Amino acid sequence: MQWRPIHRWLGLLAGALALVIGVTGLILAFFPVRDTWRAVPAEPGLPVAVLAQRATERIAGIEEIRRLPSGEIVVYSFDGGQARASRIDPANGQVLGDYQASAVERWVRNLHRSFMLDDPGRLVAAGVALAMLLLTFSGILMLARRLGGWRHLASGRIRGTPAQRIHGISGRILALVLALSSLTALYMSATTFSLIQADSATDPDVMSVPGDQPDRTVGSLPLLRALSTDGLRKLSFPAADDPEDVWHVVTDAGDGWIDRRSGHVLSWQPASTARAFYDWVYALHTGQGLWAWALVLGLAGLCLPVFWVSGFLIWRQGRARVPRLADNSPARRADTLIFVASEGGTTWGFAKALHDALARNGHRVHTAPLEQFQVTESVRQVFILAATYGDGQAPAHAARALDRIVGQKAGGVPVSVLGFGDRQFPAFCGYAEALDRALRTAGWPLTMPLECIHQQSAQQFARWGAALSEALGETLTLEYVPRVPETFTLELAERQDYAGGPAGPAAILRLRWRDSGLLARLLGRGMPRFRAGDLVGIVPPGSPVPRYYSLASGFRDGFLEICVRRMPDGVCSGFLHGLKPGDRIQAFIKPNPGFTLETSRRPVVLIGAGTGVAPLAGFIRGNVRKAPMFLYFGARNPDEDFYFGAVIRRWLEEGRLTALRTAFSRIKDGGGYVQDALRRDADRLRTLVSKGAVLRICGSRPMATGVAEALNEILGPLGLDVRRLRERGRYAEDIF
Ligand SMILES: Cc1cc2nc3c(=O)[nH]c(=O)nc-3n(C[C@H](O)[C@H](O)[C@H](O)COP(=O)(O)O)c2cc1C
Repeated sequence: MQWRPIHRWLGLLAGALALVIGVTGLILAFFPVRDTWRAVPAEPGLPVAVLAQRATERIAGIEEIRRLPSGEIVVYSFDGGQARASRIDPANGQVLGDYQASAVERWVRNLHRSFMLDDPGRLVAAGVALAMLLLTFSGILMLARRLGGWRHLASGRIRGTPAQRIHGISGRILALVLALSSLTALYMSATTFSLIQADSATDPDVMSVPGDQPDRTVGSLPLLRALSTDGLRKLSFPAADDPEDVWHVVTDAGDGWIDRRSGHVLSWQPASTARAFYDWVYALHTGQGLWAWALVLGLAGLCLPVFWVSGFLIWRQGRARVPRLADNSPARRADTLIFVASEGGTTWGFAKALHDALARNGHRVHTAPLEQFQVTESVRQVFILAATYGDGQAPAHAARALDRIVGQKAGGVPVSVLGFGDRQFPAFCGYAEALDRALRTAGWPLTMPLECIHQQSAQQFARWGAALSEALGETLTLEYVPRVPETFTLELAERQDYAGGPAGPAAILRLRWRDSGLLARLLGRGMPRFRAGDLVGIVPPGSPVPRYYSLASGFRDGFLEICVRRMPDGVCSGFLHGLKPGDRIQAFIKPNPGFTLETSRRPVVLIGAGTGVAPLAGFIRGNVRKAPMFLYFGARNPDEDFYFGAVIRRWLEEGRLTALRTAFSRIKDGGGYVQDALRRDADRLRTLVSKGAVLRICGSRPMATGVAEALNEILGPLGLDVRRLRERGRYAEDIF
C-alpha cells in the first residue's frame, strides 16, 4: 500500500478541517480543567438521600439533581414559573451560583462537533475523524519505515529539515492521543446516528402505587440512603402533579425506580456494559472528569495546526527537491527507462545527469519514481538509481517497489542498478543490493554490474559513467553538478593557525551565524541545527561544487568550527585559508547521521589523526555530562600538528575527556602511529568494548585501515571484530 500519497492528500485536505477541530478541541479541553478547579465535591460516601434532603431544604421545586464528571453538584428546579440550574455546596445544600454553559462554550462546542451545520456538519466531522485516524496510522507506518523499523519507532532519532523533525517528533508523541481522539469521535458519531446503541437497556414500565399516604421525604428513602453520591449521575424527582410518577436515580452501578409513597424499590437495572463503555469513550474524548487527560487532549489540539503547517512545508520542500526533466519521453515511447528511489532528493540529481546525457545521444528517455517500475515494449535498457535508508531499506515512497519488480516477469531488457548510500551504515547500499539480487534471481540481464556510490561522490559517478560509455559503445558525458541546498552566511570570528609540517599548514576556523528567526528556520531557510560530526558544505567562489568539512562543534555551542588543511592547489582550502576575521562565506549543513554520537552513558572511544581530530574534539566539547570518553590521537609533531591540543588538555582537566593517548610519529620516543597507541592500550580497550563502548574513527583512509587491523587483533580474544561492531552500530568512520 502506498501510504505517502494517501497521507499527503488526506493531510492537506482533511487537515484544513482538522485545524478547526484541533483549535476548538484545544479551547474545549480548558473547560473540564476549569470545572474541576471550581467544583465543590461531596464528602466521600455521602448518601444520596442526605444530599437530596439538604438540597430540598434550600431550593423549592427541585426537578433533578445531577453530579457532573468534575464532581460539581447541580440542581435543576422550577419555581414561581422560572426554571433554574444552580450549583450547590453538597455539605449544606447552599446555592453557590447559577450553572450555565457560557455562550462561547456552546458556540465552540457546536463548531467542534458539527461546524455549526447540525447533522450534515456532524457527518463531515466524522469524516475528518476517520481521516485523522488514517493520517495517524499512515504517519506512524512511514515514520517506522524511515527510522529503520518498528523497534526504532520510540527512540530512533528523527533527522531532516526543521519541518520534518517537528512533524515527526510531535507525531510520535501524540499519535496515540490523536488515534484515541479520532476513534472515540467515530464511536460517538456512530451512536449519534444510531449506528451503535450506547445503552441497550429500556426503561421498565413502573409507577407509584396510588393511595392516600403522603409522599415519603427524600431523606427517608432506603435505596437513596444506601447509595453514595460518589457514584451518582442524576436523581429525578417525581412530578408534583402526577401521583403515579416515581423517583428515578441513575448511578454508575445502575438505575433505580422508587415508589413515591411507600419508598419501595420498584425496579433496579444494573448498568449495561454498553453504557459503561460509552461513558469511558465520552470521558476519553472530552476529558470530562479527567482534568489531566483534558490537558493532554488540549496539547494534541494545539499540535494539529503545527502538524498541518509542518506537513505542508515538507510537501513543498519535497516538490522543490525533484528536478524538472525538460524532455521526459512518455513511458510507452521510451527506449530507455530510469527509475529513481530517493528520500532526500539528491539521487534525482544523478538521475537527471544520466537522463540528459542519454537524451543528448538521441535516446528517448523516461525517468520516473521506482514504484512505477514497468518495462514497456519499446524499451531497450533500464537503469535503477536507488538510495538506502533506515536499516538497509527503501526510501519511503519506494517501499513496495521491490515486490512490484519481483512480481513482474523478467524480459530480455538489461536492468542495471546504481546504489547510493553511506559506508557509515552497516547496511551500505543495502536496498540497491536487494534490488540487484532480486533482478538477477528473476533472470533480468544487465549492462552494468551493481555499483554503490558512497556519500554522493561525483567522482565515483563519473567513473561509473565512463564504464557505461564503454559498455554501450557510445560517448556519454555525465554532467552531474551537485544541487547545492539553500545556503546560509557564516562570518569568520577567529582562526588558529598551525604549521602542520610537510603536509602543509592547517587552521581551525571558528565561524558564527546571524539568527534568522523561527519562520525562516521552519521554511528550511535559516541556520539549521547541526551536531559535532555532521558536515558543513562550503561553496568556494567560482566553483559550483561544494567541499565538505567535519564539524568540531554543535549548534548549541553557538559557533561552527572546522579544521582545514591547506591542500596544494586546493580551491576551497585555499579560499578558506585566505579568510580574515569578519569575512563571510556561504555554507550549508549535510547531516552525517551514521557518525554523529547519540547521548548515552556508554563509554566512547575516539580515534583520530591529523585534522581528523576535528569531529572528535566536537564530541568531547559536547560531553557536558562527562560520560567516559577516551581519545587516541596521532600526529607528526606536537609543535606542528596537535590540533585542538590546548583545549583538549583543558577538557581532560574538566572531566569531559577521561583519558588521552597520543602518538607522534616524527619525534623520538613519540609513540609511533595511533594504531601503536591502541596496541599499547589493548587491555583497556578490551575492557571498554566489553562494557559496550562506542567507537568513532576519523582521519585518512590508510589510518582507518591501520586502526581497523589493530582493533581486530585487540578484540579477537573477545570474539569481536570491527565488522561486528559496525553491524551493531557501535563503530563508525569518517574518512577523507
Ligand atoms: C536517516 C538516514 C538513514 C540512512 N541509512 C542508510 C543506510 O542504511 N545505508 C546506506 O548505505 N546509506 C544510508 N543513508 C545514506 C543515504 O542513502 C545517502 O545519503 C543517499 O545518497 C541519499 O540519497 P537521497 O538524497 O536521494 O535520498 C542514510 C541517510 C539518512 C539521512
